[in-house]
Amino acid sequence: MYTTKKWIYAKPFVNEPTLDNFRLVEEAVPELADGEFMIRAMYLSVDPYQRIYMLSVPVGSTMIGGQVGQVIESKNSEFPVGSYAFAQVGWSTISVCDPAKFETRKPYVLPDLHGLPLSLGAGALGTVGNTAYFGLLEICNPQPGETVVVSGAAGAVGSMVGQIAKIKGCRVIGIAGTEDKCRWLREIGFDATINYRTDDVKEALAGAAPDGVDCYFDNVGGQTSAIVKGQMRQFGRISVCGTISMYNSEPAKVVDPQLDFVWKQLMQEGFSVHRWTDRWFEGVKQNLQWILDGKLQYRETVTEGFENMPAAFIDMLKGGNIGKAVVKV
Ligand SMILES: NC(=O)C1=CN([C@@H]2O[C@H](COP(=O)(O)OP(=O)(O)OC[C@H]3O[C@@H](n4cnc5c(N)ncnc54)[C@H](OP(=O)(O)O)[C@@H]3O)[C@@H](O)[C@H]2O)C=CC1
Ligand SMILES: C/C=C/C(C)=O
Repeated sequence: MYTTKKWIYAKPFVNEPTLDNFRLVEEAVPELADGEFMIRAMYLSVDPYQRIYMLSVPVGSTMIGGQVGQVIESKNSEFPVGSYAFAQVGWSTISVCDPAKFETRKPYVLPDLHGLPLSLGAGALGTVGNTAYFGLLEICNPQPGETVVVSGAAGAVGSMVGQIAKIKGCRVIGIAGTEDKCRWLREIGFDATINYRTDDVKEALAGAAPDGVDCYFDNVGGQTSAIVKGQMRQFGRISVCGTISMYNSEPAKVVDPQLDFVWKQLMQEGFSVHRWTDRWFEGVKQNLQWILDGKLQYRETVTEGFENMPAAFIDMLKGGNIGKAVVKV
């Protein structure tokens, strides 16, 4: 009989999460039924969506989230004991997973990562990488020579979006919240960066993209995004991935340049990466190949210790991470 540790959503989030929103519990892991497998967490993902999705989950539930772990017992031949899997089983050290219960976010055995760290299965070679791959290529359809702007650029998704746009021959401008982050983005090939906390975004963007923006990959929403949308070119495309500037507070009152949507014939589309569940491994394989070819760099901010999950989550929401925020058990 195994015992698991779990982080419980103990108190509803109001504004920025704090440690007292969470409670750590220990409990026995139930026996497996047919079709189920048991997974021991190795790397857990802390993600912005957890902040907003938990609002629709009852207090007292286990915190939601994905993890890479090892299968330690199995009554499902697709998940053999000893294999490494990704599963959306929440903030828990040992979990029972029934794949039949998932419509999207289905668990899967990780493909061969060619010696790269397993943690990438919770980031660049998983949901994050696919969000960048499909969200940029399918919605913005960036063309060589075009100008692409990405907000939240030094984060998990944003840093991959900018590099994929470079692979596609675009000029890339990243918007991020610290000088350190901006410096790193330039090191990995971004053509220009804007620090939204210290720069005048409107002026800086006009300087960096004097002819306007063809594609905008929006991770943040709010005022920054209203400014970028005001500087789009004819037939510009906007991929709305997330609105993190609003997750911890009331949305800022901003005015979208609606007239531009008509006159410049702009296209804006929101998406969930799970739209491409059927093409999941196409994205993983391509991102893996780009990493192996040295065309795509990944970075992780790793917090050690399951007991530090809430702190890692809170820190990520405040911008403490560069690249993907993960917790190593
Ligand atoms: N549509 C989809 O299917 C998916 C959407 N997403 C979305 O993608 C976005 C990025 O997620 P992910 O890459 O995992 O997270 P990140 O790794 O980018 O981490 C979050 C980052 O958000 C930035 N941030 C925090 N508060 C603000 C703010 N008020 N204004 C601007 N930036 C802020 C911080 O960077 P900084 O220092 O620059 O402020 C922080 O590092 C999120 O909006 C998320 O919800 C993610 C996965 C799937
Ligand atoms: C599937 C993830 C969605 C967001 C908004 O992060």
